[in-house]
Amino acid sequence: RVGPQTLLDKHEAKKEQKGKYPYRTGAIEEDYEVGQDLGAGQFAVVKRVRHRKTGKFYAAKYIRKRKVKTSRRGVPQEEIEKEIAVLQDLDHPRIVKLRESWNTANEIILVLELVSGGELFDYLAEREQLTENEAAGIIKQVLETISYMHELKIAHFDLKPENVMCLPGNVPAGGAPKIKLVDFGLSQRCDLGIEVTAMHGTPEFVAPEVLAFEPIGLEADLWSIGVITYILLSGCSPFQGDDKAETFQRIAQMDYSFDDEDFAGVSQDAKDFIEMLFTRNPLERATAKDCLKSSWIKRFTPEGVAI
Ligand SMILES: COc1cc(-c2ccc3ncc(-c4cccc([C@@H](O)NCCN(C)C)c4)n3n2)ccc1O
Repeated sequence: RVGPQTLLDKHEAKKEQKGKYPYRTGAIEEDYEVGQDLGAGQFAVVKRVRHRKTGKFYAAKYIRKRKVKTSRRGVPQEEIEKEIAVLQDLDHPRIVKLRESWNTANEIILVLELVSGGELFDYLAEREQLTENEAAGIIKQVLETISYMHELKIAHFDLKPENVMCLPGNVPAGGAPKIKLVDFGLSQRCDLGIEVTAMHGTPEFVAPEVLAFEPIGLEADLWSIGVITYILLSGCSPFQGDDKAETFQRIAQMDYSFDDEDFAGVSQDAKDFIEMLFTRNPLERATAKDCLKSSWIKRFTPEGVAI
């Protein structure tokens, strides 16, 4: 094809050059001092580690390998390598960089760029809810990152406040912290024609097409961004029920509202933005690029709003 190389063309060209991913072997302790646990999931724990030669700190994600196909413990190696492949392919300031991976007897260890400002989940917990400018500043960064990923036809598929990490440092009053996305364990390429149906994700944040076992694509990320925006502005989760079944039912029925008390003082622009994302038909749902042009996002001022 003649003409300027698109981001996708460059991405495809880079992929051609890449061989099989080279693991480090031996004991990670040879190269790194292993420090405190930063967080843990079902089959993984993230620890802070310090590179002995340079003194630099990193986040090491220890993922337990599934040894036997029929076992329910651990993660199959090919699934872990999907996350490695996605992390290798992505190059963006708001996405954590993969430095290297180690293959040991029981685990695969991803050594990743450390993000030490904590999860957005905790940032929000300390503030109950955010001003519209703070929320728009965060969502704008998520949209810019997802817009980049979607140009490469890669979906995150597990967007939630726990997977948005904040960088340390002062935040201008009324502004927003700088963020980076983490946890690409469910990420998938979504080229046209590839049916991605079975998916897990986190109940509160999954799109209705996931629950209906319809083919899912990049649009599912935009639904999740709608849920995150609703939570940042109100402190409440739009579809959360007493249990998973009730949550799923509320999503399938699009059963949500803008409660007057929870949304007191929240602009119509903000509600219109959320409604653009809570669109049942994925093909009619706003894309990341549509959202970046919305008046609610364009209103954001980095230096915060004069109080
Ligand atoms: C947990 O999975 C990943 C974490 C990371 C990552 C990268 C840099 C980094 N700096 C700090 C942290 C960090 C700090 C506290 C908790 C966690 C993590 O356990 N919780 C976030 C995701 N969670 C919902 C599993 C991660 N991380 N986590 C990257 C890819 C992953 O698949």
